[in-house]
Amino acid sequence: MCLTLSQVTKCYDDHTVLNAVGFDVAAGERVALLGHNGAGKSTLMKIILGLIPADKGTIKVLGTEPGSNIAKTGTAYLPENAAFHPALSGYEQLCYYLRLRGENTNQAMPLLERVGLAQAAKRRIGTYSKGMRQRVGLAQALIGKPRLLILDEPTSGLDPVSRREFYVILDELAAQGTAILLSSHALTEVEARTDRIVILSSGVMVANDTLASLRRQASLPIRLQVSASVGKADEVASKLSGDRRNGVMVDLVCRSDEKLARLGDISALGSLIEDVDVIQPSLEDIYSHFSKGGDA
Ligand SMILES: Nc1ncnc2c1ncn2[C@@H]1O[C@H](COP(=O)(O)OP(=O)(O)OP(=O)(O)O)[C@@H](O)[C@H]1O
Repeated sequence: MCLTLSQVTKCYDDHTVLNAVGFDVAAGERVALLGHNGAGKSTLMKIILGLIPADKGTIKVLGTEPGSNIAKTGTAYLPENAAFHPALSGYEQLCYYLRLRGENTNQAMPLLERVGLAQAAKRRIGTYSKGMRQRVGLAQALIGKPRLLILDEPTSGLDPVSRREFYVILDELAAQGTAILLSSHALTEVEARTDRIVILSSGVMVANDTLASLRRQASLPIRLQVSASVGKADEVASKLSGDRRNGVMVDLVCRSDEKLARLGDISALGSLIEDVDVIQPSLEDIYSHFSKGGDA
């Protein structure tokens, strides 16, 4: 395991902001840390990075204590709004970080190429877009080939193309064995791009599993969206006991284990039906279920 947390608890004055939180991140695994504002995500990251101590619990980063030399050398962190010197070029900024880490500056261009900034390497960072600045941050985080990458809302403020490109780089890193823990409020993007989801709610871990498994545990209703043939929506709605949504659409809601039987009912209506779509609960539905106290 690259990261192991057990019973991690942190209080500020008499306020418990993390309460017995425990989960692991294995090599090559991409774990999303979700939670409302103030849920404790950044506090947990600061503890993992060794910036603040936990009050209770065990934290192992690359098998050692947070803040140890092994942990610091093998872990990289990208804060939400990484700040860089606007007068420096991307290349100069990266050379500066490489020198700070005691690394050879000849790695600067390969790292900038890795994050797609080779063309803009000699331009001042002050002229970069937000997406480009995030890439500088990612290049900085990749110095020394980290085994654990901690990313605090890394894609906030990025456009959809930049987000997708950012995740492609993360996928490559994970494929090479880097463990990734990233916090996000963008549920739909982590839905497709992470292996496991941890949800914090007021400092308590309320879920820790794959999306498929959380979906099963939540057993939220599935929606079947039926398109009726022209002029047949009322008849279809009545025969299926569904809700007519407009001139042609009829909505049915059922449990997961009823889905096949309901699809059979729909198909039995033959030419009355044009089409049917099965709408699974989204990560937002699942997130909301667990955040409101559904069983983890
Ligand atoms: N230094 C501090 N002193 C007192 N309370 C703090 C301190 N740092 C954080 N908190 C409190 O701890 C709780 C968790 O904060 P944290 O920043 O970890 O949440 P978060 O999940 O990262 O939120 P966001 O999504 O808004 O970034 C909040 O109630 C916050 O006010």
